[in-house]
Amino acid sequence: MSLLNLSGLSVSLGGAEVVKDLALEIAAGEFVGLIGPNGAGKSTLLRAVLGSIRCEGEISMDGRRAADLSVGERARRIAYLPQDREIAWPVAVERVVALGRMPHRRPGPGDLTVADRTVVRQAMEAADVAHLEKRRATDLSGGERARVLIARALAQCAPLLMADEPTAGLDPAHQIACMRVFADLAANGSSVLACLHDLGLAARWCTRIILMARGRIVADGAPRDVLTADRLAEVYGIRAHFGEAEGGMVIQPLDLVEDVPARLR
Ligand SMILES: Nc1ncnc2c1ncn2[C@@H]1O[C@H](COP(=O)(O)OP(=O)(O)OP(=O)(O)O)[C@@H](O)[C@H]1O
Repeated sequence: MSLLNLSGLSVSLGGAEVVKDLALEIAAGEFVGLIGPNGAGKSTLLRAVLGSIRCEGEISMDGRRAADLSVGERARRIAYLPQDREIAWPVAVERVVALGRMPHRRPGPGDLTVADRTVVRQAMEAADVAHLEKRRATDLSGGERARVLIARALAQCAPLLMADEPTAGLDPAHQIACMRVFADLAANGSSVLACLHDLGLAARWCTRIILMARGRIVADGAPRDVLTADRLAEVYGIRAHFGEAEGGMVIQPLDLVEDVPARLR
């Protein structure tokens, strides 16, 4: 069963088509890294799926047309971690994370159920923010805030998590921990679609890589098949070191290629 199915998806912003006739299917159990240069259209694609910007084409979630789903039904199917890490309200971390339970709760006032509290605690532990639970979210460092928002997205317990640059601003240990949490979600039957700029993390942890450039998908497949020297030169204008370690692929960008494509200069 596919959790997300897109066909003929196009988005125009400011008079330019920034996502162009895109087709994509994500099945349960996939950890998909969405990569591509700045401005390729990755965030726009996620926001179109969320319904926060207008688009053309068909979007279905869990076999249902997105247009037929209420906001709550969408939020129970897809959790979203935005690229913007601002937290507007000076409230305790545990309250921010508990917002992830909103799509599962009945309207009106009322305390979290015991089950909700358990999920919130597990999400805080997974994102390593349980020790910050009483701190005001607005007082945290950038990386700590990022982890609080990861916890909020995890607490939503949606079958598909879309995360926009989830590892940005995290230290190396928390970057790896984040990728490990997402890989575990996928191993347990959920799916993750994460925009990533760190090719090394993407190569090592994702089960599938989708490479976007100029609003289109230019490659889609296993990391080893997508992340080739020729593609990195063509799409990013870089050369990289490729290696193997601990049974996985290693990619370290080294330098710009000598003939940097004109659009990158
Ligand atoms: N509101 C807007 N009005 C006009 N153009 C926009 C708007 N929002 C985004 N764009 C343009 O759409 C294109 C795609 O942007 P998008 O944010 O999807 O790229 P991205 O692949 O996520 O990039 P990054 O890696 O830098 O986050 C960019 O050229 C951007 O300038």
